[in-house]
Amino acid sequence: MGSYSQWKQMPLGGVWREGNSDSYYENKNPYNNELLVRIKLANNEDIDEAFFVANKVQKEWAQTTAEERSKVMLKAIKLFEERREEFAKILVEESGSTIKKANFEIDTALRYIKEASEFPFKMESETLDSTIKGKKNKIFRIPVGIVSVITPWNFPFNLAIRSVAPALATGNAVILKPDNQTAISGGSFIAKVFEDAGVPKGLISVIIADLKEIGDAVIEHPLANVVSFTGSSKAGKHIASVASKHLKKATLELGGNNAFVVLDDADLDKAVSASIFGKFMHQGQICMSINRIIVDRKVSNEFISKFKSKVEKLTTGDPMSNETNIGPLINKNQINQVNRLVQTSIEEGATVVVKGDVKNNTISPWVLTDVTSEMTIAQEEIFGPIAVIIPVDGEEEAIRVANDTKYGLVGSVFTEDINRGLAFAEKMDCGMFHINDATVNSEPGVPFGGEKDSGLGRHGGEWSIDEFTTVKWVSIQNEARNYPLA
Ligand SMILES: NC(=O)c1ccc[n+]([C@@H]2O[C@H](COP(=O)([O-])OP(=O)(O)OC[C@H]3O[C@@H](n4cnc5c(N)ncnc54)[C@H](O)[C@@H]3O)[C@@H](O)[C@H]2O)c1
Ligand SMILES: O=C[C@H](O)CS(=O)(=O)O
Repeated sequence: MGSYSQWKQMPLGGVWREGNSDSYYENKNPYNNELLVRIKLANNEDIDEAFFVANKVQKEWAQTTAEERSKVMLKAIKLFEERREEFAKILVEESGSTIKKANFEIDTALRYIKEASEFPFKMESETLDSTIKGKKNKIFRIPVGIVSVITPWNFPFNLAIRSVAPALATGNAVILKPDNQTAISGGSFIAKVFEDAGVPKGLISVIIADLKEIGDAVIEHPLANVVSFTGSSKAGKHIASVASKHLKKATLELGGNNAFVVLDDADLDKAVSASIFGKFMHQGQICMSINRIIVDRKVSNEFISKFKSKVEKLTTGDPMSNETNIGPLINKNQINQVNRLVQTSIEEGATVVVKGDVKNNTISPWVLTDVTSEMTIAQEEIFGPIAVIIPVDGEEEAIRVANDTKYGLVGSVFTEDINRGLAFAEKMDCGMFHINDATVNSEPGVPFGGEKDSGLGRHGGEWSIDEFTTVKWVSIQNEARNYPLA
């Protein structure tokens, strides 16, 4: 267990300690099944304590100056950089990230913290004229209070940071509930760095717990003001219904069934490179991963042949090795789920171009073609290294097939004609769209989020400030008023 033993404890209400549950979670390396740490879980008593302390500490934190909060963000970046190697290793060992993906994720997340360091200065108040003589209306932008942040295991660091950093920077407290499989890289490590950077104790608590034991406590707690959820559409719908029942705002970043479209005038070499990255980065376990490659039949044979030869060069194995492109899936269930999808596709008529192979928790890439939009694999989120190619006849069919899904997260198109790409983008039912790039794109300053079953709300830039703050109208009456009843 070695250096992992410190992570038996989590920050709960300002104190690093074990949880009060009688249950434990065995956090294991998904590549070799080695036990990293056995964590005594938190229960509802711990959650109450975390909210109670957060409520007190947040009030003081909200009074700090913009400069103080900004400095904490910048210091956190410095500390994460100083501990990058240690942290990247945890991401590899805990989540099965390849070392390349771990560093990619750290770079992405640090950009979000940098962006958040500017938010304290952007919480603008304004003065508005009134219809009443002698009155001035002031509108103050203020923190919501306590934000419950619930995150998945696939990009545990970035997906926590994307909510934690803006929430803290705008003056809130955070109750962070990571997935247990990434309790350290998505939870405790983050809290430790922010505390070391100057966040007061108790402003962030981390809840590592069994959902069967805590139920919906993190969502429905009376002191929770906003729930920021990233995860599956199924859980998101439940969380939205619980939050709305308790009149809490929920922001939801959910699943995707993302189309990568190759038109007949595309630069095929560029399209192949982008699709290899967008399909296989992190074994295809990204909400923005390419789920369907839709190719115009005029160029599909050439595309498939170039794609196949690149796929065959991808290496699968130990995620710690710099040479590895494809590491393990997060757990055996995912392996079984992905295998089931592949077998069903073959039964439904897909043709195998590259045959994958399972070894423990790793699965080497599969490439399937002759897939149609009606097949199960074209309708479900795959979350594995399975490339699905759907040949189509022309642009109209490409648009129809690309939109033939309940999801609406992201899409992309390859074409040498930018106007054609823009027209395609307009017709796509999704929150994000990229021309001549992969579907996997995440950066600060722009609105990240989906439509349809892919979510509600946006992260990034002014949209993050909106999610984690609210406005208060304060009026000042400077002259005696003529009240109707006086
Ligand atoms: N749109 C995005 O930005 C985005 C990003 C990453 C992942 N995702 C999606 O997430 C899914 C993969 O992640 P997953 O399988 O871990 O998702 P999941 O929905 O099963 O779990 C996500 C997190 O929610 C927690 N959770 C679920 N119900 C809860 C409740 N009632 N109270 C408190 N916590 C609760 C889980 O414990 C976990 O921490 C995929 O569908 C993927 O597309 C979306
Ligand atoms: O899984 C989806 C994530 O949004 C990926 S990223 O962290 O935004 O790169």
